[in-house]
Amino acid sequence: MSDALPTEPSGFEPDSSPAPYDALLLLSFGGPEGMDDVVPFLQNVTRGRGIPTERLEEVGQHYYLFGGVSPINEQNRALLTALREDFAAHGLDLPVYWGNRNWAPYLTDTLRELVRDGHQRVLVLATSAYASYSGCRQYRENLAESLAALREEGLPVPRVDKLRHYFNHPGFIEPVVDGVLACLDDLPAEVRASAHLAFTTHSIPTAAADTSGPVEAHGDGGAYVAQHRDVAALISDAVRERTGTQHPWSLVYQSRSGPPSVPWLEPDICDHLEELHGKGVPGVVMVPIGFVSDHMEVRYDLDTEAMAKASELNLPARRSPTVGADPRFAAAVRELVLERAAAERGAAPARCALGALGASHDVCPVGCCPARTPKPAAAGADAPAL
Ligand SMILES: CC1=C(CCC(=O)O)c2cc3nc(cc4[nH]c(cc5[nH]c(cc1n2)c(C)c5CCC(=O)O)c(CCC(=O)O)c4C)C(CCC(=O)O)=C3C
Ligand SMILES: [Fe+2]
Repeated sequence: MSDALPTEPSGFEPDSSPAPYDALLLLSFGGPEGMDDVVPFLQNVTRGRGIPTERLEEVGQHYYLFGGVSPINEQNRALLTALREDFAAHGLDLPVYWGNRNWAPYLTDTLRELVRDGHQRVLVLATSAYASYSGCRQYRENLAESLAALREEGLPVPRVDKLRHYFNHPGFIEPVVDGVLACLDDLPAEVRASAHLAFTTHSIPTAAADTSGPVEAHGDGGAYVAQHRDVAALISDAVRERTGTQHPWSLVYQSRSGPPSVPWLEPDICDHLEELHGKGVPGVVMVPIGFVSDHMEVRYDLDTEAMAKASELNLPARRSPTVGADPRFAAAVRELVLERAAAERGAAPARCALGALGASHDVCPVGCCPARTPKPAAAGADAPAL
């Protein structure tokens, strides 16, 4: 290797250039960090959303069982570290910030810090991989609110873009495949080959699922269900390639809230376990593909509640890990950042995606995954000019 660095013609952007972006913002849900945080956190989450009090009290109990501490913040700290390490190791010079929608560090505070540090073009990584109001537009609405707050305060308002949905990126899929294989290995040998894979995600109202597409027609359940089906098929195919066994699979739902009169996606994981047991299925691996880390929905709704149901049924069950801070996921984020930066510079980057749906749009089109009550949303084709 020669000592001299190759000289680059002026205006040349190396493959590791994040330009025009000058910061990455990890945008997450947030969660309480102690007993006294639980009620105020739940108030933040449900402000104006009409969730029945009984459901809030029930969910509060889930948090109290864990000392009032959601695992999600620790998991985001680990992801921040993984991202910073990956970027540094690959010469990607892009500072990474972290802000939450519902708990400290709050999004507005982080955006203030970003502009005080002089950043103007911010790319956002949301800890939600799929389309839908709850998984995408709601994050964009919170961004719009926070940007409006900065403008009110007379602070400069950065331009904010959001990374595309990454559910079908290999860096999101492959770590999950490894986790499923480990769970299968861990099941009693006599049930392993016939074990069922139950892919789970957050239930949402069927009306929200049906309108979760952008413009393409996805049939009932919209893009939300189509994207999850794609991921479930990819994972079960990869498992078959590695084990030689085609495990039967299903896509099921968890963590439902809202009044019973409103239809939500079904079946619920616990009902599904009963059904599988009734059909003589000898073992189950629950695969929480709807989530990016093993936060409360995973630790309580699956590890506590669904596992209790499985043991009541005497049904051997395992729960596979989410991607969390896996280095392959951090590398995928780097690739997505570089891909989007290149696209913003007018290049036509390769867009890595597995499965039938292909890479999703960079910019949510007008009217994408609408809310029942329209609100301004940033980082989309219908973002208000700030
Ligand atoms: C699609 C989806 C994701 C996945 C995408 C993403 O990750 O964003 C997700 C994630 C999360 N949801 C979380 C917590 C909560 N979600 C609630 C309520 C709701 N979620 C919904 C949907 C989703 N939610 C919906 C349609 C509602 C009801 C109406 C509403 O409020 O819009 C409620 C209120 C009480 C209840 O109804 O359960 C809580 C406390 C936490 C934090 C966990 C922790 O602390 O570790 C996380 C990561
Ligand atoms: Fe939620």
